[in-house]
Amino acid sequence: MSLAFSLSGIAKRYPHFALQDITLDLPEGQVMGLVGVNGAGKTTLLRLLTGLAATDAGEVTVLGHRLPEHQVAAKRDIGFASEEMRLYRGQTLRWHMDLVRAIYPGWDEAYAAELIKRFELRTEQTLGGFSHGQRVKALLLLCLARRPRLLLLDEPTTGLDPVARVEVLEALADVLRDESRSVLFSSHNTHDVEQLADTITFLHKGRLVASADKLEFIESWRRVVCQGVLPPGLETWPEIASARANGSLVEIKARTWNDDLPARLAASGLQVQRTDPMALEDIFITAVRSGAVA
Ligand SMILES: Nc1ncnc2c1ncn2[C@@H]1O[C@H](COP(=O)(O)OP(=O)(O)OP(=O)(O)O)[C@@H](O)[C@H]1O
Repeated sequence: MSLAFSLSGIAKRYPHFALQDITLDLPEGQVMGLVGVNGAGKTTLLRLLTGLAATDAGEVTVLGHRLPEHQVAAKRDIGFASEEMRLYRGQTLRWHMDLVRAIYPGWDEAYAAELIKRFELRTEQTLGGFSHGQRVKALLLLCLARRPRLLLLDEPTTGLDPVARVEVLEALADVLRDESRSVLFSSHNTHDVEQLADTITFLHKGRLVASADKLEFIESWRRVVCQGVLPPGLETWPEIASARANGSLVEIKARTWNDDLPARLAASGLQVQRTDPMALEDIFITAVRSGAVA
């Protein structure tokens, strides 16, 4: 299995923040959603993969190329879309498209035309006059039409109105149908991640909290409602992320649900009344609060 990227033992330190112990792989053709709150380190991680920032420790390999030594080769096949990327306010979208096409031989003009139509962008308008949503779409267009093998998207849907958000998500879903393309996209929005990703990675305070196949991951978490008295020490069970009592009801969030858990809970005096699947958002909040580290 070839890897779109591989991070091994990564550390990146800033004066008030450190990304630490990051070991993470993305197999080619997979879509990974990187979820974290403000300041979790998502952008820093993406910048390490693009070679825009250098690691303090660990190894970064992108599409088979080691960084920083083989950065030039790696960058040819990476498409990075981030708010921080410079668009020239005084130049038109057409000017930007011509610039990118001149640099990247993979530029697909027919696909660019399709995206212009879908996003309802005007190629002769200068970017200074674009709304925020139009700028995000223009950036995505410039990135997607290059047909890069690895797409790195930093919060592609943040700040978009609901209609623009759906348009961007649909465009991404189309891109993702091409199974040779690999994508890492960061988001605060667990709904977007749940919709698009094959693999979910949670990052919190610079550390990996979890990284797993989306379906298996969601399947492994359960909200369990029990009747009885909260037994002391329940939170220390490895499969239990949180437990709290409300009168005679006890709500448990289990990170690794298994069939013998009800019997073990019964042995500690709790009667399981129901078990429910959990939404990714609830899983994320519970995982972050319980401080589980992958
Ligand atoms: N060049 C830098 N110099 C100093 N500190 C930095 C630098 N880049 C990032 N940081 C710090 O690293 C931390 C993580 O920032 P980062 O932008 O990676 O988080 P994020 O998860 O992308 O957040 P957000 O969702 O708000 O964009 C922040 O505390 C930020 O201030």
